[in-house]
Amino acid sequence: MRLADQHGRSLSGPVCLGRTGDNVSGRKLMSLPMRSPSPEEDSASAPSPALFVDTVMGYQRTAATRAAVELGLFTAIAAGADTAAALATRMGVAPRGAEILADYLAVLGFIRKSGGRYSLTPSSAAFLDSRSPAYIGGIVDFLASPEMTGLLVRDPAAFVRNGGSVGLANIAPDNPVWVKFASSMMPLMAGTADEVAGRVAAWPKPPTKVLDIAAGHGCWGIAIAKAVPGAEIHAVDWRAVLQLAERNAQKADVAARYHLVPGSAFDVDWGTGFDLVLLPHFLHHFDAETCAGLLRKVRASLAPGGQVLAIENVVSEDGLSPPWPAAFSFLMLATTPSGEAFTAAKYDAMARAAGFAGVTIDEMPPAPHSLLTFL
Ligand SMILES: Nc1ncnc2c1ncn2[C@@H]1O[C@H](CSCC[C@H]([NH3+])C(=O)O)[C@@H](O)[C@H]1O
Repeated sequence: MRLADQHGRSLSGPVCLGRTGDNVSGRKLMSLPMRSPSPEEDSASAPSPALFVDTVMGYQRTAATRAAVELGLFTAIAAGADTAAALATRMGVAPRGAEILADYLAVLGFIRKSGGRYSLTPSSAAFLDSRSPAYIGGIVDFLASPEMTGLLVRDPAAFVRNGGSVGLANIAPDNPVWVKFASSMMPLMAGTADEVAGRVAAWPKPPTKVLDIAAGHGCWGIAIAKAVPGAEIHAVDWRAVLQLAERNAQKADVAARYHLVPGSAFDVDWGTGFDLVLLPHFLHHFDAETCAGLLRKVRASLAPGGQVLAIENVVSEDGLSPPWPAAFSFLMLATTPSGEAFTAAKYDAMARAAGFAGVTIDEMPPAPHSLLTFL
């Protein structure tokens, strides 16, 4: 058996994992990996510990990216602070902290370092410089929050053993974590929301009464309010979350047509006569039977000819692709009692159980989520 590093090269060199001088089955040295092997590199003839070690330490990446965003490191580099000393001054941190963080981010590929000077990669310039219109750095406030990391990392065997979160976790009523979601995650959705709103505005008869279930930041309904003059949006979510959606509606100048329906989607009376009901990123928090029950309620509140659209991570039958939706089920396992990224067949079955004729699914590249149209 040949041992290889993360590039598939035979191992040699002075960096050791385990006791120096270990000689188990001829194993002497195992290089410390900084990159996972690709599936092609990870062949049976060259086993490597790289993927495991790298993944066990995934929390280190979470920490570095969160620190970098919180301290404005990417924005500082974009603004010309391109040495460790300049970064330290600009961010107001210890020079040692700035240098070690920046170097690690260079190792991870977020920035480049040459001749002691740092620069942004094209992706970091587009998405992590807070002055960029495509800035998404703020998503760390939700995705890397203590609430989310705690649910995942505190006792992972417990939620696996349990087949779902221990307790209601993220679906607990009025869970404040959703305020963090609403205040930070909109940039990841805005592009697809505009795309969907454009399609809806082009319908022969665009909707005038729209229900946005689990509106969060509100960007899906707000995009429709902007694209369809005269459309009235009714947004359902927890009261504290809706305050943020309302503020976003004010910023978008559509607040007069934006109505709040605070409470649980399962209990609240949201009225009837909707030309369009939106369910963006909501169904995956619950089991199929609960989703079917909610869809029955949705169907009963439609105006004649009313449409239902959902945005969802749809996973292949074998549960393995595309990568983001497939990984998403594990997030739901940790953070909800029974949610998952469903397959197209499961969405179709829950639609039929609710009285629809089925569902069509359109991918929305480059976004990882799909548009579901209930028939
Ligand atoms: N029972 C519930 N009733 C209404 N909203 C809920 C309920 N449970 C969770 N939520 C909300 O569901 C949302 C899930 S995140 C999705 C938000 C938004 N639609 C988007 O696509 O980005 C959060 O805003 C939660 O506050």
